[in-house]
Amino acid sequence: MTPAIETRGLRKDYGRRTALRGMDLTVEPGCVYGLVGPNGAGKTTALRMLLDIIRPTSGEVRVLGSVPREGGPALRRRIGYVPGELRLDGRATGRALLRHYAEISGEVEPGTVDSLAERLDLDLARPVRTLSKGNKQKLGLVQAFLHRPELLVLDEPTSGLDPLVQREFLRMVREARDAGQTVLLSSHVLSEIQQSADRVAVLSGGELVADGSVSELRLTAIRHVRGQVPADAAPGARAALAALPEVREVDVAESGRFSAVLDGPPAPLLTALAGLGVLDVVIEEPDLEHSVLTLYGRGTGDG
Ligand SMILES: Nc1ncnc2c1ncn2[C@@H]1O[C@H](COP(=O)(O)OP(=O)(O)OP(=O)(O)O)[C@@H](O)[C@H]1O
Repeated sequence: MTPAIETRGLRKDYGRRTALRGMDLTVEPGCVYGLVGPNGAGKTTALRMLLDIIRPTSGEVRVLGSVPREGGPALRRRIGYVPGELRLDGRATGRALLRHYAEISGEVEPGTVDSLAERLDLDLARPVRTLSKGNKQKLGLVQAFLHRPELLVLDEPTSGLDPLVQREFLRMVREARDAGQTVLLSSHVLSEIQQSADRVAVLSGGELVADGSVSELRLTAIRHVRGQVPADAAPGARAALAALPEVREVDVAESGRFSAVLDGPPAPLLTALAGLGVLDVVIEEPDLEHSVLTLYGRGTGDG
């Protein structure tokens, strides 16, 4: 089967700065593929080359079997795209704008616009320029999903959306996959990748440093922990936490406030904290930037 996306040695230089250093990526049709990485890793650069918004410095890229530069409007119609920085302005209402997109895209089933807008809680009657950032983002999502494209390329699609809308959006992504569409989703938020992606590639400093399933990559293994033990238990907490091999960067204040990094299962830490009479504990969602740096030891593309 022809891959939905295939890149070989894809490279992009902006003057003397290299944003992407030779990316080899294969996305099979009918899956949700997550592209994760810290800010500046090169995600937006990679996605823009798929859409022929920018051209590679070197390397090869094929999207739905075609070279983006040669595919023209016919290829573009088979793709739904949400850009990272969506700029929407003007007096036109959301509905008018979507009508315009629908004319360009070709076939749109009747009722699709209204049902997508309803799912995302988007008011189509308002002029685009009066919409909040989150509502503009919703309009961008509706525009991408509208014509049920074979391939959805979504650059940080949930930025600015509230949690309920995010959840509905992730449902739309899974439905698209179930209907046979392919989705490439970039994000620096692990939880949304975890909830939707079948496979993930990690981009760091312009290079693909790993790919696999979310759990295989251990991206979710590293978490920040913070909390409070009674002040008189602080010295004991320092010793007990430092003795646990899966707990690092332990910091316990005299007040009993503590923070640490957990790289492994939480049970030994929770047992130790319970023994210290812990008053409060929060285990936070893994921080992608920290996880990538810890696991792969590379910086971001910036600097
Ligand atoms: N037009 C440009 N001119 C010069 N440098 C650029 C340009 N666009 C991006 N870069 C640089 O290329 C690198 C990769 O940027 P890119 O936007 O692709 O990263 P990203 O992973 O999408 O990050 P973010 O999540 O912050 O958008 C960064 O160092 C960025 O500063």
